[in-house]
Amino acid sequence: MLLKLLILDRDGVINHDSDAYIKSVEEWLPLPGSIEAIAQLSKAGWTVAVATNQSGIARGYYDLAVLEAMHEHLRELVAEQGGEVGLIVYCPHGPDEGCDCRKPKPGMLKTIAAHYDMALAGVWFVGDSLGDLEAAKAVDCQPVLVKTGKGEKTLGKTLPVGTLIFEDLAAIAAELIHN
Ligand SMILES: O=P(O)(O)OC[C@@H](O)[C@H]1O[C@@H](OP(=O)(O)O)[C@@H](O)[C@@H](O)[C@@H]1O
Ligand SMILES: [Mg+2]
Ligand SMILES: [Zn+2]
Repeated sequence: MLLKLLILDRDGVINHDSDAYIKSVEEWLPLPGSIEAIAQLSKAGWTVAVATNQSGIARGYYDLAVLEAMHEHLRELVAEQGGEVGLIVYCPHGPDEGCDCRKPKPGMLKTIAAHYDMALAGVWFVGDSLGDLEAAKAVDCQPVLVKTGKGEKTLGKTLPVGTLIFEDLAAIAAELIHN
């Protein structure tokens, strides 16, 4: 069954990011319009999944219970708007652990595709960092850059060929729902 699947990076796409990491539910603040965008997409029949690097776990800045609380909070906010969030996959490892899931490796995207029994070709993966776009490219997803979070900085780098660029998640929702 062909699912309308959209995969999102978390920090800098759904919520504000920080160079000091997002270390608590209190620090986890939605970007303007992002919760509404996810709810509108969900209500329009899209399955919205999340693939997020969380090396702050390996670095000891916060633990899995806090990370899960952030994601429960996200789910509650979207549910209040009548939508729902699909599978959230995270990489808890540090950059030097050689795992298969840390972006720019595509392991989390593959996990999401397997969960939904979907091919990844052409599925939009929305991120703010170059590693997000490279992960997308590695599995033939459509790389999509938003200018929120680290997006403006990423714009100055060499992007994968064919990368789509949007202001923010709200603009992406408008594009996908109305076209
Ligand atoms: O954007 P997503 O994937 O949802 O999450 C990014 C976060 O895990 C953190 O990733 C870190 O990169 P390092 O993991 O230290 O290289 C830094 O960029 C932090 O500013 C950022 O909050
Ligand atoms: Mg990010
Ligand atoms: Zn990992």
